[in-house]
Amino acid sequence: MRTSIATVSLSGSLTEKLTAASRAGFDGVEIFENDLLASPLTPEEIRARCADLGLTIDLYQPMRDIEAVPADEFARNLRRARHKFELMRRLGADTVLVCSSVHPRAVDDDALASQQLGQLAALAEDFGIRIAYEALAWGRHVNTYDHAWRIVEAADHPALGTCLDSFHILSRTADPKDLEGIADIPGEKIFFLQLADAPLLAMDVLQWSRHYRCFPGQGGFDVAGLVRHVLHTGYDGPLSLEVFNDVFRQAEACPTAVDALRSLLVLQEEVGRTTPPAPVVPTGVAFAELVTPDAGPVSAVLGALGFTRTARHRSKPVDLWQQGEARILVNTQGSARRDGTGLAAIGLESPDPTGAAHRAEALLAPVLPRRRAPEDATLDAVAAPDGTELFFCATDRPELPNWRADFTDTRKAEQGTGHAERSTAVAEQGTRARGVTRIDHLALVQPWHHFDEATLFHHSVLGLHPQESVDVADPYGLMRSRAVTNADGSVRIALSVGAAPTDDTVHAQHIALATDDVVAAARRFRESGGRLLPIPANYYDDLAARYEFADGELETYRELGILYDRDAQGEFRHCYTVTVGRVFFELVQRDGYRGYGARNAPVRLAAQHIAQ
Ligand SMILES: O=C(O)c1ccc(O)c(O)c1
Ligand SMILES: [Mg+2]
Repeated sequence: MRTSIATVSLSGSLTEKLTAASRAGFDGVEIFENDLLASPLTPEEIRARCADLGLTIDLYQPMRDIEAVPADEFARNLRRARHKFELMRRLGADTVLVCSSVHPRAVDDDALASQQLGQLAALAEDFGIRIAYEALAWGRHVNTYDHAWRIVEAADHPALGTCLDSFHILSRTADPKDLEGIADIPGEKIFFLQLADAPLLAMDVLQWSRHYRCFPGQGGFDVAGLVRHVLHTGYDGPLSLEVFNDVFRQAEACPTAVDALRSLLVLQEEVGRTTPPAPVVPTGVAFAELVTPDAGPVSAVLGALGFTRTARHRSKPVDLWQQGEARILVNTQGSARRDGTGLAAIGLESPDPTGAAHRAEALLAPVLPRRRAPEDATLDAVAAPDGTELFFCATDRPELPNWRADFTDTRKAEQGTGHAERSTAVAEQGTRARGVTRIDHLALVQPWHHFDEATLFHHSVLGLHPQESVDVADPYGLMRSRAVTNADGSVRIALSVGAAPTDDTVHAQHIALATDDVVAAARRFRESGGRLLPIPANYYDDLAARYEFADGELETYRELGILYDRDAQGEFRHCYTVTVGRVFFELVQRDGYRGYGARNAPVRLAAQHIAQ
């Protein structure tokens, strides 16, 4: 289907918006009146620019407060409309959106509304223009799609149809049955379809619409369900995004436009109009890769955590540290993109790495060039919205390229053959002694303007399932956090974001390591010279009030800085290392517990500010 986007959804000047829409691959645009009024380009120049960019102008909008008004008012409205129709002729736009009136003089009279909209349509027809009448959710007398349609139907004019806007409809629809009335509208009378999602918020609908709309798949509405109803009518116009969003208004237009188009690609897949390569859900974490200018500090932490440096990349300055199933790469090649130690890449175990990359590419994920020596394994990788590189891995599967084969066992290289098994044995012995079994989750702090995009990306590109979004108080701002996981929890990525650009030495990425005995792991870490994040005594006084612990248990937690939480499924004990550069480690003991200790996060963040 044709794809379109309203200029109001993107930041910048009209020219920048058009360029971004075109680069992302949209077929057309809705020109929002304010963008045109503020543009130095003439309507003819805008028309030419769109043509050059390969964009059609699918809609001009909005015209407001037209219908159901006294005759003198309506005469003025027609005069105003004539001006706009002349403008649209110069622009080469043939459909205009008229939204239901919020005017104080508008009366609750459907017959009058029909008659006046019919007159407007007759005038529009002379200009070759069609009127698409939309019910604003806060319209004074007309605020539901079926009401708007009854008025259009009664007017019975060929140049008058309706515009369906998913926000206005779904923000007022408690019951999916309320959508069944869409089937009563002939497809050819639906002149336009605007799509937006939104988080489920209990607030004034106008404010909700003007500030919180987001792209389909980023909020809580069943946009695909609505689109199915609309397609069933035979509607064959564009799928057009109309998103008023405070963040997108500020973010760079080009990435937003790509995010927007991705949402429509996924939507079309959901409604069965396209079949991109199927998602290949990752089945585990092959590795996490840290990039650092100096391997010293991070190696010391890994060593104290019980990791063993088992192998080195044969052509790059990258070490593999291992403990149990947890593998961490330490790369000192340096990253020009950011300074300090940071989490730069994640290896995801994939049942079909090439299929996963094809899916990612079809959904507009930036496929990364393979920077590799000729003899290295070919690895498919894409960049997540925050720049984290995601590698699709097939560890130790003989029929597929194996990233592990690019690494030479360190001891083998140093001491000759025969020691490889011994070094693995050392790593395993470390596992038993220190207790890290695997990577439990990876926590990625998102740039403030990429959070909704990141959720949609991880869901649609990787097939990970988004969990509830939670708010976490930080002493200097509020963080929002949302985990995405696979079905069995073997891949968990916690995405979080601050309300504004944040200090990323505190809001750092982290690697959470699973252990069966966090007390033993924490103790040994400390005995090996590691530094745990100190947690204030008040926290433990509160724990004592909330839960009953066995004798001495709480004292142990207090001594080590272990935090505690509980959910319906089980208990959670966790603690944190101090931060190295922009990354820290967490030791987690998850006894059935499904969450991430969100309740403890404010205490942890405050402690990190103090430690910093
Ligand atoms: O918020 C508004 O006024 C507004 C204007 C035009 C639209 O198409 C819409 O959905 C909302
Ligand atoms: Mg609309």
